[in-house]
Parts: sequence; structure tokens; C-alpha cells
Amino acid sequence: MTEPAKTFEGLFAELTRIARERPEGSSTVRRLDGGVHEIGKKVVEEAAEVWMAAEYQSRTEAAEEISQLLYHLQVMMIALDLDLEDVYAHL
Ligand SMILES: N=c1c2ncn([C@@H]3O[C@H](COP(=O)(O)OP(=O)(O)OP(=O)(O)O)[C@@H](O)[C@H]3O)c2ncn1[C@@H]1O[C@H](COP(=O)(O)O)[C@@H](O)[C@H]1O
Repeated sequence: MTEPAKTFEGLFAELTRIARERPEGSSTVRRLDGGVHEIGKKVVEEAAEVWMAAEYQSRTEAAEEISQLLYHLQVMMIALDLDLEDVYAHL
């Protein structure tokens, strides 16, 4: 099955596959193996970087930090065995 283009849903499909197949050299596999505590620290770190970029850096840099926060949130979702519907149910 082909994965959708790089969107929030597309990235989640890619990370879900990576978690299942555990390809060599994947940074996502390394993050997942680090566990919820380490993933949580990255979520907080990236959230702070979003804040700082929003206040003091360019829109492009803020967008980049936001993309990294979204990535680490998705890694946390996979670590907790949450799927998109579990989260969307609360939007
Ligand atoms: N979108 C991302 C993404 N955003 C952020 N990161 C993280 O960014 C890290 C690399 O950035 P840096 O070198 O700046 O590392 P860092 O922030 O200093 O990290 P540490 O010091 O905490 O190790 C990676 O180790 C990831 O943890 C991402 N890693 C992967 N992706 C995408 O996820 C998919 C799967 O990636 P892999 O699992 O690596 O194949 C691909 O589509 C990638 O483009």
C-alpha cells in the first residue's frame, strides 16, 4: 500500500509502518526504543523551540520547529498505541 504525501496523516502512516517493520538506521525506531520518558522530553524540548522561534525567529524557522513538534507528538502517539482517531475524537 502506498503512503499518502507528507501530511500529518501521511507521516503517521509512515511512522506506523516503521514501528512495525523496524528498518535499519531509522531515527524513529531509536526514539521508540528510548521509551515514553525520552520521547516526552523531546516533546517538551521541541515545544519550547516552537515558542522561541515564534517570538524571536522567522516564520520559516517557526514552521520548521512546528513540524518537528508534530513529528515527536506522533512518535509519542505510536509509543502509547494511540491512532489518529483516538486523538481526533477529542478535537
Ligand atoms: N519528520 C521527521 C522528523 N522531525 C524531527 N525528527 C527528529 O530529528 C532528529 C534529527 O535532527 P537533529 O540532527 O537536529 O537531532 P536533534 O534534534 O539534535 O536530536 P537529539 O540531539 O535529541 O538526538 C531525528 O533523530 C528525529 O528524532 C524527525 N525524524 C524523522 N522525520 C521523518 O520521519 C520519517 C521517518 O524517519 P526515519 O525513522 O528516520 O526513517 C521520515 O519521513 C522523516 O523525514
